[in-house]
Amino acid sequence: MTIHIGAEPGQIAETVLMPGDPYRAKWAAETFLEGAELVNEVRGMLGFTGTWKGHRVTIQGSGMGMPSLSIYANELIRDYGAKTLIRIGSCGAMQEKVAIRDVILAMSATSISTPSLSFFKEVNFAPTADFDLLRKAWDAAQAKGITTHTGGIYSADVFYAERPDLDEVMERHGILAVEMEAAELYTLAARFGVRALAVLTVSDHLKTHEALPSSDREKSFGDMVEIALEAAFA
Ligand SMILES: Nc1nc2c(nc(Br)n2[C@@H]2O[C@H](CO)[C@@H](O)[C@H]2O)c(=O)[nH]1
Repeated sequence: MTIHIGAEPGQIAETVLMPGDPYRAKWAAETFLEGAELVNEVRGMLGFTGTWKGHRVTIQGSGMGMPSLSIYANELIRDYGAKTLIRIGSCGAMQEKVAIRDVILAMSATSISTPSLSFFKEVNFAPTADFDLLRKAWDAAQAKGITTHTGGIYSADVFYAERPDLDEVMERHGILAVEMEAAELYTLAARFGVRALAVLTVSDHLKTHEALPSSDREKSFGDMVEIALEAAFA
């Protein structure tokens, strides 16, 4: 076990799906995995390991924000040997062409700061998804007939933003959506030589102010889990 994950050695699979919400980890494990067992409940950040079509998979909550995700991703990679980490989450759309329920595959993740900022000093690192995972996720989403956008997203530090000028700059440069975790996940994947991808469903829209009804959230979240699993094992 580590400081923040109570799993025993070997209880975490090499492939890890990371929703922000631990209760979504529970739902996804119960819905998609065979033989799912609870392997972490430290601080209520639930993690489960089971199999999907014979492949071992762990679904571990990351919490909200890059500092939280950074703790779990570091320990999953460094202490448990995770090799593929796929964030399955939701985001706020920043472009008119992106609609509620669409899926976004984050090719890159821009940020103002990340937990790695002090590490890089003057280097302006470009956090980027693993191309093979991205390509396979795209294929899986197309096969499901889901409207999918691939491009840059913005990983923010705050949900209640006070900088509308930032949104304008991001939108002007084609940023598709905002969330709060992917940039650090991609940075850690590059640092430790593992694969990472963020598959996001659009649950709110910063331009139209629409929001995904809670009744629809489960269906769209399920599509994301399937896209992530197919990308990981295709
Ligand atoms: N900053 C930000 N985060 C968002 C937004 N919409 C969503 Br869903 N999120 C994500 O949802 C959580 C906040 O509700 C965070 O973990 C973010 O990744 C948004 O409009 N802004």
